[in-house]
Amino acid sequence: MTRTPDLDQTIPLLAKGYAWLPDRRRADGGGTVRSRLMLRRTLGVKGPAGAQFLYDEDNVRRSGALPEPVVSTLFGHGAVHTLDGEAHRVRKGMFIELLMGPERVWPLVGQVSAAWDATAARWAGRPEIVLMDEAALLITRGVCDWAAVPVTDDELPALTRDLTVEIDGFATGAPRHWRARRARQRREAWLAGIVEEVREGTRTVPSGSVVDVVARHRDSDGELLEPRVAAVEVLNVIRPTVAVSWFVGFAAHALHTWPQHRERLRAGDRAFAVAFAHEVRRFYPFAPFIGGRSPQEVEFDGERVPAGSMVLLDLWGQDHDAELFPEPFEFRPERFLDGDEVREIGQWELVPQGAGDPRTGHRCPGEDITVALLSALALRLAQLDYTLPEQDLSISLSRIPARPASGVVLTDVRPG
Ligand code: HEM
Repeated sequence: MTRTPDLDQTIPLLAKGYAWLPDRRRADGGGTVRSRLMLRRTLGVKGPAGAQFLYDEDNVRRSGALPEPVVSTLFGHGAVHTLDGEAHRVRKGMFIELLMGPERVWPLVGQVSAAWDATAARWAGRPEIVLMDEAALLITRGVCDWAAVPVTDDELPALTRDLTVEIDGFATGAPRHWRARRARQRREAWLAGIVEEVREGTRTVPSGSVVDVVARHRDSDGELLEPRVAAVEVLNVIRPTVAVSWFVGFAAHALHTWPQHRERLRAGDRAFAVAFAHEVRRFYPFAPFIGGRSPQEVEFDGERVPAGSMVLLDLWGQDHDAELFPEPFEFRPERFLDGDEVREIGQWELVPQGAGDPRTGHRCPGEDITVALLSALALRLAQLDYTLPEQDLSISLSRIPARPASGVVLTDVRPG
C-alpha cells in the first residue's frame, strides 16, 4: 500500500469527521489504513475480516483504550464499554437481560409510542415544532417510565437536555464538550443517590426494572456496583435510547428527500418500516468508528500491529462499502427486504451499532430496541401531515455526531 506521511492525525480527524478514515483509505490505496492518533500508532480496518479481527480479544482490548474525553461525556468511567474478559461478560449479561428479547423491547416501544401520541396531539396547536427536540423529549418520557427512573413532567426538559448534551459533546473541543461533562456529573450524582435509596429500601421500584436490576447487579468479583458506576450504567440505557431521536431526524430527512417511501409507511407496512429503519441506520452518519488497543504484537492484512497500537473499525466506511451494499450512496430500504419479509442480515455485515454477537462481544445490546423504536416512530411520522418550511437541512460530515442542521422544523402539523 502507498503510505501517507506518519504525522499525528488527531486534528485532521476532528476537522474532517466521518470522512477522515475513508479519505485516508483512498490516499493509502483502498485497504487497511496505517496512521497515528493522539500520538499512538493506529490501524484503521473495515469489512467483515477487519471486524472479526477487532472483536477478537487476543487482538484488541477496550480497557484503557477509549479517549478520556469520550469516557467523561458519552460512556462514563467504569462503563461496560471499557471492560474486557470475564468482567465484561458478567456486566454485559446484565444488559442482555435488560434490553434483549421481545418481552423487554415491546413494553418500551409501547411507552414511547404512547408518549409520541400524547405529544403529537399537542403539535397541531403550535406554529412550529423542532422534530428532533420533540422526539428527544418524548423518548426520554417513555424510557424513564419503562426503566423506573423517577422524573416529573416539570423535570423532563432539563433531563432531556442533559442526555442530548452528553450525546452531542464527546467529539469536540467546543463549549458543547464542557457542557457534556457537567451534564454527566450532574446526572451521575442524581442517579447514584437513587440507586442508594433503592438499596437502603427508602425507595421502591418495580422488580425487574432497569433501576432495580442495576442496583442489585453483582459484578464478576461478587460485589455490588459502586453507586456511581451503577448510575453510569443506568445512563448507558436511557442516554442511547434518547439518541434514537437523531435517527428520527434522519428519518424525516429521508422522507423529505425520497418521498416515494412515505406511502408504504403510511399504509402501516411493518416489514417495510423495519427495512426503512435499517436503511436509515446504514445510510446516515452517526457512530463513526469503534476501537481498542492491541495487548500484544499482532498482524492484520500483512501489517504488523505493535503492542499498544490503536485499532479502529470504520463503521461509516463499512456501511458504505459497495461490495457489501451495492450503490451505497442510494437510499434504498428494499435492500433489506426479501420479498415482503425483512431479510437475514449477517453478524459482520451492517455495523452502525457494532458487529458480531452482542452476547459475547461489545456489539450494542440496544440494537433491537433501536430498530423497533425507529420503525414504530417512522410509521407515526409518515402518518402525520406537515409542512417543511425553508430551513437548513444540510448534514455536515465534519460534525460528530452529525445531524440535520435545523433539527428538522415542521409547521402545520396535523394528524394524518
Ligand atoms: C441511537 C442508536 C444507537 C447507536 C448508533 C448505538 C451505537 C453503539 C455502538 C457503535 C456501540 C459500540 C459497539 C462496540 O464497541 O463494539 C454501542 C454499544 C453499546 N450500546 Fe448502543 N447504540 C444505539 C442505541 C443503544 C440503545 C437504545 C441502548 C440501550 C437501550 C444502547 C446501549 C449500548 C451499550 C450498553 C453498549 C456497550 C456494549 C458493550 O460494550 O458491550 N445502545 N452502541
